[in-house]
Amino acid sequence: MSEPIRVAVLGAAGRMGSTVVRAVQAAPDLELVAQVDAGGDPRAVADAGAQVAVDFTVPAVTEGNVHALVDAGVHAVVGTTGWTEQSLGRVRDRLGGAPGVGVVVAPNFALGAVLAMAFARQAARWFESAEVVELHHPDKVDAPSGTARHTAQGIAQARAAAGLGPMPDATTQAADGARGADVDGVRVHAVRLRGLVAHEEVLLGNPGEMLTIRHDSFDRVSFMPGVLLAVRQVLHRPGLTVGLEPLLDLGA
Ligand SMILES: NC(=O)C1=CN([C@@H]2O[C@H](COP(=O)(O)OP(=O)(O)OC[C@H]3O[C@@H](n4cnc5c(N)ncnc54)[C@H](OP(=O)(O)O)[C@@H]3O)[C@@H](O)[C@H]2O)C=CC1
Ligand SMILES: O=C(O)C1=N[C@H](C(=O)O)C[C@H](O)C1
Repeated sequence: MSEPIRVAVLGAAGRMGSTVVRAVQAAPDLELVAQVDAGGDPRAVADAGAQVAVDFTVPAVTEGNVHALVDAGVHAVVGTTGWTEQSLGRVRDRLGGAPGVGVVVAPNFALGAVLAMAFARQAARWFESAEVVELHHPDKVDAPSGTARHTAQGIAQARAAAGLGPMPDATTQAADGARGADVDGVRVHAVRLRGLVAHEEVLLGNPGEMLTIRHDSFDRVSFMPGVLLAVRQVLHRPGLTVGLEPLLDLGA
């Protein structure tokens, strides 16, 4: 058997980070060599000889972490949310100076969630209306979720490619937030409720019918197959990959 892949985890004490630590420790082809949390020294990642670092921290620090990893020649698998076209562009630029280094940034590593997004994108051009409802635990700091943003962007791109215009909506009077957030013309609604983990519904409507695409993560173990897949593949994917779709052969 070949040498195990040396893996570090950033945000190791968090809800996701601690789950990733256990998943890496349980995988025979991976070796956990460093764990860093808030207040820890990120240089520990390179010092420990990590080949891949997994980042599940907080939106405010993740971009800086990725730049430091790229500069150190460490591949990165990033699940933290809060990425924008601008911050992704800065990572692309940084990678220009680090040939061979790979970064995978994915808003959701649950295979079912990635498939749900792909199905929503596929269905979008056939419906007049589409809205996204995401439902999460109340300890989540960002809204709408990265997954919901990615879903809405996919729907918007599919609608634009099909030549569809704005969705029907006669609302002229609404209380603040009543119609949710506008993500590229798609309305996104965020629910925060104790007991939930991570859930999403895509509602697609036509006269006389509605298609609902729903995904539920009941436990954070649901994200682990996607995280481990990315850890194994990022070594062979130089440059920036956004979303898990290309790793699952589902297109961009
Ligand atoms: N892509 C995906 O599939 C998924 C993505 N997520 C995303 O992952 C992120 C983390 O979620 P979750 O685990 O629930 O959040 P948590 O708050 O439980 O975990 C974040 C951890 O990062 C730590 N941290 C803060 N700053 C740093 C730093 N500079 N260096 C290292 N660690 C740091 C925090 O420490 P402290 O608490 O002491 O500040 C905390 O332990 C969120 O953005 C969430 O949306 C979540 C689930 C799945
Ligand atoms: O914070 C979470 O919990 C999650 N965050 C990600 C997101 O914002 O989309 C992924 C998943 O929904 C869980």
